Amino acid sequence: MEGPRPVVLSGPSGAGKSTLMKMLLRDYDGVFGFSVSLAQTHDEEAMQEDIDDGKYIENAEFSGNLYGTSKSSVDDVRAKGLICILDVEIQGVRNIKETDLDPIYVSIQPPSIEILEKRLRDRNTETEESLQKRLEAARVDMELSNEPGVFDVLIVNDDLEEAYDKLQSVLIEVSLKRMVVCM
Ligand SMILES: Nc1ncnc2c1ncn2[C@@H]1O[C@H](COP(=O)(O)OP(=O)(O)OP(=O)(O)O)[C@@H](O)[C@H]1O
Repeated sequence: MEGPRPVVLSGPSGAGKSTLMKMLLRDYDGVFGFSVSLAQTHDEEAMQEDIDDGKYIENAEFSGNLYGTSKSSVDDVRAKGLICILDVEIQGVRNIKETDLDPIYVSIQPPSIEILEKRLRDRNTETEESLQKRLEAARVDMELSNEPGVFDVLIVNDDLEEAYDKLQSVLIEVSLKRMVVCM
């Protein structure tokens, strides 16, 4: 597949992925395309068939719903010459490693579980139950993400501007490598 190398952005819920992606969209026009891992609750049977046929680069079940990123959604972004950013769960990261997508793997991590909890509470989007589920998933994510070889880059989102600077540096490096290959 021609086009820029995709970027996988992962990390626990509340680590700051959406915030950082919004900053990228604000500052870079026509550089990035986003491929989100979608829940297909309306037609799970059809989705499962497509997964079995290998039409998804990653899929996962979370809270009883099937989530997945189709190959075609990434190819569409790539064909436009955009760097495709995939926002996926840690399980999805493992699935992508089994494919030939060859993205750069970036993990966004909170400074600590306590700070993550505070951010999720302040965000006001969770019930106590969903908050506890997210914190439990975050503990697993934080442990797995620190294993060697899982991610190319791990960014601790303590100070937002500093985390954003690091993310930009990584993405610029990816784009520059692409330019060298093109020359
Ligand atoms: N560095 C930071 N310092 C303080 N607050 C932050 C920082 N980064 C993000 N936040 C806040 O933390 C909350 C969670 O961030 P965000 O929604 O971007 O996380 P997320 O990883 O996209 O979560 P989800 O996977 O659930 O969508 C938001 O309210 C955001 O404003």
